[in-house]
Amino acid sequence: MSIITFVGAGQMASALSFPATENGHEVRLVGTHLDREIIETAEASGFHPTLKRQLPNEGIKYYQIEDVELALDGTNAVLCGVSSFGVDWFCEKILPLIPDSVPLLLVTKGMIALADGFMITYPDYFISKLPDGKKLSINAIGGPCTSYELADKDHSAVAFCGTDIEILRRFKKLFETSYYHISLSTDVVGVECAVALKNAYALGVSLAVGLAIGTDGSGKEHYNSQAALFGQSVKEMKHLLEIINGGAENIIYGAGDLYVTIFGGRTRKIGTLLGRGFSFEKAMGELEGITLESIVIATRTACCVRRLAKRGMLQLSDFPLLMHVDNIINNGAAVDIPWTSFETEKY
Ligand SMILES: NC(=O)C1=CN([C@@H]2O[C@H](COP(=O)(O)OP(=O)(O)OC[C@H]3O[C@@H](n4cnc5c(N)ncnc54)[C@H](OP(=O)(O)O)[C@@H]3O)[C@@H](O)[C@H]2O)C=CC1
Ligand SMILES: O=C(CO)COP(=O)(O)O
Repeated sequence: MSIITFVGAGQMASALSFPATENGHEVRLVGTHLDREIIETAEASGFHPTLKRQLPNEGIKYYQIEDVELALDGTNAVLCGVSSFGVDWFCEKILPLIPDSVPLLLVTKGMIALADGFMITYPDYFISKLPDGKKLSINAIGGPCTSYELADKDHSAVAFCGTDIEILRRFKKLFETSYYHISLSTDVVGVECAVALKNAYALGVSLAVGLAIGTDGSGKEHYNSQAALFGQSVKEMKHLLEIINGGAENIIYGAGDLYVTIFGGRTRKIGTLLGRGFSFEKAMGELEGITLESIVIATRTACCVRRLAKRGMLQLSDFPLLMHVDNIINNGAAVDIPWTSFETEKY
């Protein structure tokens, strides 16, 4: 039996308590300062209010953030459960508390845009934030897996990535079950960027859902247009993966994650409202309180692409869908899918 301390009691970290406890491990679920109610409710009734599922009856101990050091005492591994919005908080408050011998696994998906146009993965960002002299093994989870379906034990296939394959194998042993399938990869840049990119493109594909439903909401969902945008997304993602030197096989995680996010992710909600003609501000207002990481990641990705184009490392015309998504989010553009710019000639 191992002890795994989860810091951040959001939907995804909490869903991972199912495979971990099923494997006989002790999960110490620590809420951030923003998760106070989640911890109170789950401790009292076992019900997770945002995951909307009953958490496992046995094997979980609940902690408020004041008791994080107690929760880290004697732990064998740490899971970081915050979203992109909590990354700096985690780096500042939690990283210094984790003993060097205890490996860390991030559920957080996304990346940081650097001033030179390059992207830095969250594991590398976390490493750059370690206090002087501190060494930690920082790993991450990528791939298609919605939290509530993991909690319902639907088959999910993900990738754990990090630089040390032995540590990844240890993590796999902690979490793998008959329904949670884990591939391992030391291509951190490839896995992490593939799944970060899907955030931007899932929004792009969901525009087609909203366009078909229409402004009054009476239309019927269409699939041709979604499939066309899905194909264009994969093309742009694949091209970006090449530019950042991520392995081509990572498109499997990116495209899988794109699929599940279009059908079951929160990103679909914002893309659909924008496609129906809501202004960006109105759509965000409608979805207040929902974690919408895709907005931040789409903005960062577009920012990197624009900077790389300025340096002559790519052509903006190769990323028409990403540029359109960015223009909708950040420049007030109306939805007007640039269909003809997706057409190609091969001879
Ligand atoms: N949900 C899903 O299906 C999946 C999610 N992921 C990834 O997992 C990560 C977490 O997502 P998910 O669990 O769904 O999100 P939630 O919104 O449910 O949880 C996010 C966690 O981060 C905390 N947080 C947010 N902002 C801050 C902040 N400023 N400072 C400190 N903590 C903060 C949250 O607090 P609060 O309670 O206020 O939100 C909560 O603990 C994301 O990066 C997401 O992409 C990956 C696969 C699937
Ligand atoms: O990453 C996800 C599924 O793999 C969930 O995406 P959302 O953040 O859009 O809910």
